[in-house]
Amino acid sequence: MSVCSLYPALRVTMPWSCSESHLGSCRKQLMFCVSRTTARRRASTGVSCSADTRTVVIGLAADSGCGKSTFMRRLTSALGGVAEPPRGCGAYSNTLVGDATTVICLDDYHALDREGRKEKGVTALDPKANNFDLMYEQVRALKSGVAVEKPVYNHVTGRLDPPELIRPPNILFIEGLHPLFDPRIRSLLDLSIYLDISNEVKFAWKIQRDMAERGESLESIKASIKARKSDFDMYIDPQKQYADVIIEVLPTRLIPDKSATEVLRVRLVMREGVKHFTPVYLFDEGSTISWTPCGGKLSCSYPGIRFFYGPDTYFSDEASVLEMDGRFDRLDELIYVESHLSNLSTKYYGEVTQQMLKHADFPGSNDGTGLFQTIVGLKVRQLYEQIIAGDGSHGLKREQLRRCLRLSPV
Ligand SMILES: Nc1ncnc2c1ncn2[C@@H]1O[C@H](COP(=O)(O)OP(=O)(O)OP(=O)(O)O)[C@@H](O)[C@H]1O
Ligand SMILES: O=C(CO)[C@H](O)[C@H](O)COP(=O)(O)O
Repeated sequence: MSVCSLYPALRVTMPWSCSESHLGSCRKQLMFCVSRTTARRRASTGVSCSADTRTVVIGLAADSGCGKSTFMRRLTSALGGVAEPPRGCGAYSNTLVGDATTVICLDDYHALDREGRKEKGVTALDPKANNFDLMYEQVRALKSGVAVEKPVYNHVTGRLDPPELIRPPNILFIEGLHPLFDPRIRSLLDLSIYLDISNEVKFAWKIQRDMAERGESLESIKASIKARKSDFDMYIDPQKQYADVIIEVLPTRLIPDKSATEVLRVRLVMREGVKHFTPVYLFDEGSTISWTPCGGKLSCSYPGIRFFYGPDTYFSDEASVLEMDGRFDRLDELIYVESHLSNLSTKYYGEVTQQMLKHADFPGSNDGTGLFQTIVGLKVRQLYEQIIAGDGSHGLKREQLRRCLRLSPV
């Protein structure tokens, strides 16, 4: 039984009873419940505190090895702060906790461990291998301001470790294979993002990581891609139809060799009419523009850089597309491109360039993947600020609750 079920008003669902090994985190959870309940009690005694705060929830979907972790590092940085695993959790936590953000990896909701999947002959991409009921319950609890005991999937052992305590952050990212799969979970998302990496690029990135960095053979990489392909097509790829923002990564069109993947063509697809998300545009909103910025202000070696902007449709919905093909020679010159883009949600002139320079060592920093991930990070910050500002009671309750929790620290 969950310790928080002692406090039904808080409605926390926990998957495990408190065994000896979970005692520490269960105790922390109990203290959290008590302090929240104290906060509620204070509400009736003059200090107005309430447990019904809300967390903004963002979903990021992509296949494995498609740059989700890299994207998350850029996002948490744009939102201010370095992300670390939660304190007190096991050595193999997949969670990143920043000042305002928490990123949870949905691999933690694998219902079948590595052995179990092998026995049943299913991949981790198959919905049968994942616990969507628990995923939904816990994301819903976090969104309504309640801490949860989340399972932890250990990628080293292939088994589930003891759960870890996750407190509701200002912004919760749920990243992984299936954040947009279950309609109940989709309904909790304030923004949904899909990273759509073409087969050629995915293959090149997998080789780069698994062969060069992890010593796997080319044959085993090919076999693993092949084994996952039909489940990817059936369960992962269709989720993009539900995304508000899609980053497509394709081979360049600037080089005649169609298999070239060292230069990328990246498209930022932004659905129209998404609440708190205004699409970025180049020069003139709604126009169709092709721009080759290479000249006195932007150094471009072969094959150069080409931008495109214009209206489009995505799964029959109206969308705007900003595209960059090619790569930057000098990142500091990105300011020239930034000055021609509008609706960037920056707080000061040059913020995109500054963010890109700050993480120049991240993969994709010299092309559209890094540029568009950075822009999406700034848009997420603005979305969060608009939600808080637009819902006065939301901001007020959160601040009140913070004060309450300070009065009775967890
Ligand atoms: N924008 C990029 N440009 C070039 N290479 C990239 C880019 N993003 C990621 N990669 C490559 O892809 C590999 C996988 O990236 P990352 O670990 O971020 O993906 P992931 O989706 O989190 O993977 P997994 O789900 O398997 O943990 C990296 O090691 C890197 O080599
Ligand atoms: O797709 C994946 C992650 O996105 C992994 O394959 C899945 O989580 C299973 O992990 P492991 O291979 O470590 O057992």
